[in-house]
Order: sequence, then C-alpha cells, then structure tokens
Amino acid sequence: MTITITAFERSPDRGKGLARDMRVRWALEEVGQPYDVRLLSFDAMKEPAHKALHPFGQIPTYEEGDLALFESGAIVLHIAERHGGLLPEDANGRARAIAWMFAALNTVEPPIFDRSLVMILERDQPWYEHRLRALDDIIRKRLDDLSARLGGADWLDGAFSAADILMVTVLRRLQGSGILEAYPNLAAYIARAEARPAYKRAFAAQLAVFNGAPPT
Ligand SMILES: N[C@@H](CCC(=O)N[C@@H](CSCc1ccc([N+](=O)[O-])cc1)C(=O)NCC(=O)O)C(=O)O
Repeated sequence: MTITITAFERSPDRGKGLARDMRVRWALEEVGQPYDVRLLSFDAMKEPAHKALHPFGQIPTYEEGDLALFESGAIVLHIAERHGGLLPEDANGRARAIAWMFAALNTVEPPIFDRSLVMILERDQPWYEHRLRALDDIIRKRLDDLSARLGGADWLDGAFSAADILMVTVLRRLQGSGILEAYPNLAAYIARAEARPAYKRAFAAQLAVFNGAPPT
C-alpha cells in the first residue's frame, strides 16, 4: 500500500534536513519502504484538507491506506513497529528503545528547539542574551548527561534503533552552534549516523526538494 508523507514545499531550513519530515524519511529508508511526498506551502498546511490530517496544521503527516498519522515521533514508532530492524525483538529492549524515543523528544529536544525559536523570533528583545544563556545552560546539562551515558557506544542502547533516528535529528539542530564541540562522543555519534546509507538517501531526497530538482 502506498505510503505518503507531507513535507515543506520550501523548507525554511534551506535543505539542512532540520525539518521533522527528515526523521520520517530516514526511518522509511532504514526499513526499505518507498514513499511518496505531498509538498505543502505554509498556507496549504492551514487549509481544512490538511488540518483534517494534522490538527495543528503542520508537517509531517503519514498516510497509508485508511491510516493517517501526525507527530513525527509517533510516525517513526509506527514505521518501526510495522517493519523490522528499528526496535529490538526482546520486550525489555524494545521498551528501553521507546523510552529513549521519548527522552529525545521530551527531554532533549525542547530546549534545543526553543533555542532555535529564540534566535529567530526574539533576537531583538531585551531578554534575548539572558534567555539564550539560560537555554544553553539547560542544553549543556542535558548533553553532559547524554554524553556520559553514551560514552564510547555506537548507539544509545545496543543496536541502532528508532531512538537513534530521533536523538540524532534532535542533536543535529545544534550543529554550528559551537555547543557540540565540547562533546566529541556526541559529535562522533551524529557523524556515525550521517554516514548510514539510509540517512544519506533521506537527506538527499529532502535537499532535492529544496533545490527544486525531482529526487532521482
Ligand atoms: N511535534 C510535531 C511538530 C511538527 C512541527 O514542528 N512541524 C513544523 C515543521 S518541522 C519544525 C521545523 C521548522 C523549521 C525548521 N527550520 O530549520 O527552519 C526546522 C524544523 C511545521 O509544520 N511548522 C509549520 C507550522 O507550525 O505552521 C512533530 O514532531 O511532528
């Protein structure tokens, strides 16, 4: 059955793969599932047709037969549950991987995403510098603990999993901020993930959209 996801017609991240369709593309590439993409303008996202799929008028969404999903984390989990290779077979390992998925989106991503928003929307506000420093302190606390837990491991908990897809897409948003340089094992973790063929295919596909070329 055809899988269709939604993505920005023209991503504000200028093809850097920071929009949240990237994690869905990556998961689909990891499990070898072909997919179609419906590209949406900002205005189209707010139209009734899309809001019937996504109550908040955002991307990504995922459609397959009579299933329609929103929330990139839930979509990645669905892909991992429907296809092998992204979650451990054993029940405890699977539960731990799902805990790490929640950790990526609930514990690590919020201050990092807020930092992006502050830098875009609040740069001219009197509180900007203080707010940015406060967020950087929270982010460093999270990365201190994540770096200590990862140590010299390749992936968060044993084999590569859906949790690594989410965590790496969260951490990539810090590239260029100067924060990751203090965490060589996290930088190596991201590079390890970016070297995966499935990651490269997903990244190339979203970049092709930004460059206006039809993906090969
Ligand atoms: N929790 C939801 C959040 C979805 C979401 O934030 N979607 C964003 C795009 S990805 C977030 C995002 C936006 C921009 C950049 N960027 O780098 O420019 C990166 C990521 C969106 O549709 N925004 C339009 C709107 O809200 O009206 C999920 O994980 O799926």
